[in-house]
Amino acid sequence: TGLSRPQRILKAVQKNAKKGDPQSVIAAIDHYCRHKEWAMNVGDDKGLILDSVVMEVNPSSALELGTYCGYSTVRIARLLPAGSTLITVEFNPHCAVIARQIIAYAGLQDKVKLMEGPSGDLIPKIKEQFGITSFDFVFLDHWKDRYVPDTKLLEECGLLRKGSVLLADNVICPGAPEYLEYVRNNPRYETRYFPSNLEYTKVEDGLEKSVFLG
Ligand SMILES: O=C(NCCO)c1cc(-c2ccc(F)cc2)cc(O)c1O
Ligand SMILES: [Mg+2]
Repeated sequence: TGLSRPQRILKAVQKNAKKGDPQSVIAAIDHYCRHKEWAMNVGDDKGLILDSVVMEVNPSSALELGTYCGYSTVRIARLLPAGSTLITVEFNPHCAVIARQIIAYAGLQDKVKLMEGPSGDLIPKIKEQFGITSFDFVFLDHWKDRYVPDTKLLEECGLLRKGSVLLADNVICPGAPEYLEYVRNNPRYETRYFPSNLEYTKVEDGLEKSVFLG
């Protein structure tokens, strides 16, 4: 069966991007996934919204749930101030292997810590393992039925503080209806929807930005 889709994405990066140049890594993945084969990266349209929220928050500590091939990991890490850390959690070991190589190709390995395993198991270990008190920014992009339980877990573990910003991908497609219900009807969140489209398509999708009020 040859190479997997993540392996083909890595090959496209190695062929078309410049080592140490995150923007060229992003462009290479977007070009490949728009013209050769679709893949579930946040993509260029929603990526611009992600960039603007990351720049607004300017996080010292950031968490990503759902690394996949590392496309959004690179998008976020390239914008982080020196000395900041992005922790990214990936369940699928094969994706983790590819993501580590794409993150390193972009030259961002010093800003990124990739944790392999189920988010529900790893979130409670973050404080002790990395000495992080709370996250300024969280990007939710993993299994859509894990958005609510993991948000509750972040609250319970004291990993959110007054003003922490959560940004959730795919709230329309594939959809995260329980998550929208949770943050929109919860007095502890100030939430707003950013309309866009499913990566590399005309299908409607969007990002939900939610500020934890403490
Ligand atoms: O499952 C997803 N992520 C967690 C796995 O790591 C995911 C899926 C899709 C998607 C897939 C199939 C389709 F037909 C439409 C959308 C899109 C995304 O952006 C995603 O993040
Ligand atoms: Mg997504």
